[in-house]
Amino acid sequence: MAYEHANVHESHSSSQSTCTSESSQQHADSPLAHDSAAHSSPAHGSADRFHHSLAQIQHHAATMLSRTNGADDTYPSRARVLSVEGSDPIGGAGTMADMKAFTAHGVFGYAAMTCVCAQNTQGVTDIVNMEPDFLREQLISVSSDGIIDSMKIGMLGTPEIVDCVRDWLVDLLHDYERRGLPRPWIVIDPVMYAKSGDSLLTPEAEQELRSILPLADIITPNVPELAALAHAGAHTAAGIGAADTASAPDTASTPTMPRTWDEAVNMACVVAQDLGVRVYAKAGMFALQASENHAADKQLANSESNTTDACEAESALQCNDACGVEPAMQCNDACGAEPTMQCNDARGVEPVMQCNDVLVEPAALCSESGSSAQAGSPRITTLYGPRVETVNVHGTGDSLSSSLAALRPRFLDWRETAQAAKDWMVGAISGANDLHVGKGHGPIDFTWESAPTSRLFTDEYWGILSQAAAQHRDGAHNPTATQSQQESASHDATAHNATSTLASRYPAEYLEAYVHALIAAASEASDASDRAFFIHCASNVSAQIPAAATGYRHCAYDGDVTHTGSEHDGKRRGECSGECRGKCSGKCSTVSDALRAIADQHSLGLLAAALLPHFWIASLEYGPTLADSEADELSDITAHIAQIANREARLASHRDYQRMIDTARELTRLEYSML
Ligand SMILES: Nc1ncnc2c1ncn2[C@@H]1O[C@H](COP(=O)(O)OP(=O)(O)O)[C@@H](O)[C@H]1O
Ligand SMILES: Cc1ncc(COP(=O)(O)OP(=O)(O)O)c(N)n1
Repeated sequence: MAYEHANVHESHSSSQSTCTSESSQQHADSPLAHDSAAHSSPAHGSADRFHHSLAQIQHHAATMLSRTNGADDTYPSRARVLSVEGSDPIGGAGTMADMKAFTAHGVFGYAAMTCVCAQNTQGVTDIVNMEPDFLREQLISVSSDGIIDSMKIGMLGTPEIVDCVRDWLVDLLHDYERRGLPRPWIVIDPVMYAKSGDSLLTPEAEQELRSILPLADIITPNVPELAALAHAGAHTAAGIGAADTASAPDTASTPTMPRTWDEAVNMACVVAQDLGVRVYAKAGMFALQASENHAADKQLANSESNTTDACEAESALQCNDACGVEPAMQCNDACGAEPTMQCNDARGVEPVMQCNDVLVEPAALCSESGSSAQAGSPRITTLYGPRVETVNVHGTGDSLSSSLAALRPRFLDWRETAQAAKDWMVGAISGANDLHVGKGHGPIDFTWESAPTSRLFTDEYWGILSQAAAQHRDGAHNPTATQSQQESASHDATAHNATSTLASRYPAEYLEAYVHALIAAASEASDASDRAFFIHCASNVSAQIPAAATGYRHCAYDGDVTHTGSEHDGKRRGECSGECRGKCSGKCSTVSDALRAIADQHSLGLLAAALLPHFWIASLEYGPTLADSEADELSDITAHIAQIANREARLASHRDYQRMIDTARELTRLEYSML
């Protein structure tokens, strides 16, 4: 549960804090203040250490209760969250990503668009920025009508657009304060570059962007953006661009990319202290480099080229993709001559397995800072998450920032929110490879957690089944097939005449396991006709058990030369005098165990997926040898279970659908291994 993130660890940076208690008091008095003042609980004693303290819970509840629309006092069923973003017609980033993430998190989404982009998974080809007046009109349309509980601000593009959004935001915060409304939570993604390497912010707008960032509760730079912010901060502090933020940036020097994740975290501390905002630093660039290096390594292994060639051939593109700025430098810094090793180095311990982000909170914004914080130091929380082996990460940054905005109302503080958003991202990125959208860096699966799949279960299963059937036939007729396969196949061909019954094909113990699974399916079914159907099947299979108990001998089928089961005591094939009749061999026990484990999960979908292979395979493989009535009954049962599996799959989340497919695949493999 999100309230107990055992993996949220904290440490404190040795960097000097720039936030004094005086400045935080000024923040607290202003509607432009951060959420430490506007959202956190009132001061209380040592119980502060427990960030789930009653005071915090009460404060949160009071805040949420005051978020009514003014027309009545009813608590809104969903938080209302605004996205200020540009578009992405391929649907993976920008406004489209935000809306999908909002819906996935169960909040109501508003959207004002800063620009319209011609982009896809391969890059950005054109951008039409909104006229600032028209953008303001959009923002006013939303904010004059609906309450905004939380917001995410993303691509701003030009200095004029930055100014427009900042001015509207300042007005909104004053207006909310005047009306006694709680300050909305504000997440700003300082979007500068797309993964394709395309720039999404004009150079002049980079300095201007800094003027809006202090209004945020949290900002979410990726590694190149962090480098740019740290660089610009250093130059602003030195006087460059400080007097006139719209003046041309210092082009003589360019941001230095961090070579390691630790360097990136240090940059995040500098930026957090400098701007006085929380920084959620995203590590995706290092993960993408590892995935691209992995893909390049695989390509290399296939082509048997030498490593130098591979690095040279792929590096410019990879590093452009991953970082955006100064590709040649980045390639040297981030990838180096031995990319995989370099990325290992960059990620620290077991880096390739993990893709951890960090949340850096300036001391003044840590509500319980008196407890464990070193005075003045920012608090660093590692947000753990596994690295997903994929290059399909278009829109990950957008989705992370919109998730933070959407999830914040549901959690008590930013640390919990950040870990929840991170956890959700891992699921969404894990589903990315299955989407098959676009030719470049594909988007993530926003609906991984809840939305049903749009595929027909039997379509995908038929592919699995026909492949297994073909492999089985190849194995049986292949001269290189194992001796046991051939013996098994030849026995099969001679031992069963046309019109034999199914009972002699299966051990009694195995049929018992199917009876158990069919009864379990009956008890999971909510539909009376499904219940009756499964009970009918169970009694049908059960009726075959006595015949199976005397007719089936597994030593003739499972291909083992020497049986070690107690009923054989090490006898060799041919020496068996029937001790094993009706008993399960190793493979059959695996099927029985699998069925029992699935029955224990109480899911009709999984049970249907587990039952289907047995009946469908029996129909395919034995149907022609059975009496017509038995063959007809078998295909009726198969069709009925297939219908139920399709219906359950339609209702299942993508994750549950995948579990059904995995279950059916495994049972198919096991069933064929027994034939
Ligand atoms: N391959 C990956 N495996 C796991 N998490 C990833 C991977 N790539 C990106 N992420 C996560 O996605 C989120 C967005 O990060 P990132 O891709 O760096 O942002 P951006 O899209 O702005 O460059 C972060 O939480 C990051 O850890
Ligand atoms: C309209 C728009 N806004 C932001 C981005 C950047 O998206 P991000 O999540 O950082 O991921 P990539 O697109 O870079 O993969 C964008 N592309 N478009």
